[in-house]
Amino acid sequence: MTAALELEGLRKSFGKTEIIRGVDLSIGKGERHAIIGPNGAGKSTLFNLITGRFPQTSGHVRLHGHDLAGKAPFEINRMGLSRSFQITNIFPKMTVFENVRCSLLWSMGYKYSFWNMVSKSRALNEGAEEILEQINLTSRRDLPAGVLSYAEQRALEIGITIAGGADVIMLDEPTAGMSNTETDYIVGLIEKVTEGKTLIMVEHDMGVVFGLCDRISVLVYGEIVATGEPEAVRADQAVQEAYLGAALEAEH
Ligand SMILES: Nc1ncnc2c1ncn2[C@@H]1O[C@H](COP(=O)(O)OP(=O)(O)OP(=O)(O)O)[C@@H](O)[C@H]1O
Repeated sequence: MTAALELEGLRKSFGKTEIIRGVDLSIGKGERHAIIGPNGAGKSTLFNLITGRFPQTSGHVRLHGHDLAGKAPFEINRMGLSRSFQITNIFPKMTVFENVRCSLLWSMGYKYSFWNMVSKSRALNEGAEEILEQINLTSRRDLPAGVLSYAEQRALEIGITIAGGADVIMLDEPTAGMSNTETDYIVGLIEKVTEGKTLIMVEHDMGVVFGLCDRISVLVYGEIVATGEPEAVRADQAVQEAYLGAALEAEH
């Protein structure tokens, strides 16, 4: 079966510094996969290579078997891959509903100048309402997005990420800066909205990673030092030494 996402010999240098140093990884359809690793390991860079934000120095990224070389981020998005960012990426003055509708519109390939023409489109509105339901923000639909709580804004961002119907969802630190209660809330939401989809997430909270993901890859200094099911990764000696021991200790 073709993998949802496949990385082969992926490398990225900035100037003379090699940041991603030969990554091979295959993520299956419907898998929930976490990429963990210490600060500066190259996790965000890897995300940026996969989503077409940075061109790779060498190697391949394949989405459902199609090589993404030379594709712009919006083209990759239309091929079914959608990402969120570490920093919340919403339009604060637009309403919650408009934020979702706007991302739906974009994913359908309309230009923003057609906004008024299609604003009455029933399918579009119904689609946006459905997403608001899924992210539990129906009661907030007419508020400017900027007045939502931090956790609600992150939920909205997840809604925007899934709005186009992408089947590969990439989330960059979705629970960063959250309390335990907020984290539980967002994890439940991620579980719900990614049901049946492929999820790839960068996450520092080990509780989230071990609870949510089918497999984990540990990136250290631009290389994957281990990939496997949570318990195998947790027990891996190299991972303990390189990263996890310190991260788990830090949690206690
Ligand atoms: N555009 C760039 N130009 C030069 N160096 C960069 C660029 N982007 C990232 N780097 C460097 O690449 C390295 C990896 O950064 P990256 O942000 O990918 O790590 P990370 O694992 O996501 O870290 P964190 O967990 O802190 O977010 C860092 O040393 C960073 O300074």
